Amino acid sequence: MILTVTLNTALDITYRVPELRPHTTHRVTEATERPGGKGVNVARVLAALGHDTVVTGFVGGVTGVVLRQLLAEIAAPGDGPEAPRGTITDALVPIAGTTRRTIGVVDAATGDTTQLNEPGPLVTTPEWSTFMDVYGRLLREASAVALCGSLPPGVPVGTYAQLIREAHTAGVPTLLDTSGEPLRRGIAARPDLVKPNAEELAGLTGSTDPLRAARDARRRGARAVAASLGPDGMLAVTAHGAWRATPPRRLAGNPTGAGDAAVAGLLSGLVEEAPWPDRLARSVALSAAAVRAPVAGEFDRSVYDETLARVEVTEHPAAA
Ligand SMILES: O=P(O)(O)OC[C@@]1(O)O[C@H](CO)[C@@H](O)[C@@H]1O
Repeated sequence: MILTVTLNTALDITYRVPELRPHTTHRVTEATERPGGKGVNVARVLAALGHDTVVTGFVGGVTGVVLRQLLAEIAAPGDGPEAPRGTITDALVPIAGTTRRTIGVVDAATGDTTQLNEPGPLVTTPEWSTFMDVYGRLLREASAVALCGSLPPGVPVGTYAQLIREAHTAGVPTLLDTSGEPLRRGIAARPDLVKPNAEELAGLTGSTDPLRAARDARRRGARAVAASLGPDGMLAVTAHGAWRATPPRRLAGNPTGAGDAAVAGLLSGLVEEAPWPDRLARSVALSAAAVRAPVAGEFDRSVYDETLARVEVTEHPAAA
């Protein structure tokens, strides 16, 4: 199975409004609730692709109950075209605090999304110890682990580095998708792959040139870097070469969750030991297909198939 870790899970609420205008009252025309946090979205996309997944991290309070119920509904085998083909197993660790909500407000006039993410619950030392026991046990069954999203209060910034080291000891490849100081510290622990976006990469390295920044991130410890460049696709720099994948066209829609779909594509390629150009093509196509889906964690399968057939992958001439 593929393990996804979401230490700061979230109940994702998406509101659609006719037009978002600060300092005014809005009538919401559509509201959705989904189990969220980046690793939860990654697991949902992986399961849709046919991979068995296990979701861990922390969950608590009323929002936590709702999150788990919604996750169980999604994970339950159905027979419709949207039913997951792989399993999603809930191995979340209960805590006394309350799972956060994240609010995405979609402006129907422009299609733009404004995101409001709560900080998340405080995690106590005994809760952290319980998590580490669960994590160690799950690693024994995992073919890869994805470490995703922000850290909740009380969890030290060096935590991802610790989780990467544990995974190395267990012989499990790691993918890190976070930002800021947790990303910087995590990279120093030599994850197999990091998936920053261009902004996160620039924040880490000080360079706005993605190729230069990705190479810098490898020098800092990441074994491979796959940088998402939004509608322009993805750039990967590995020990074996550098590639750029470009989608056939820019798609308008909700970008929330597109990065998570990209992570799912990279992970599926990793466990299948697919060549890098295939991994990137898959990742870019899933990302585009997620933009066309209304909520994070879902993707439009016909956009995926159509984009996958037409993604252009070119090898970068210079050595990695
Ligand atoms: O606050 P974080 O952990 O960085 O991101 C959380 C989040 O915004 O990311 C996902 C989309 O990528 C949403 O499901 C989720 O709520």
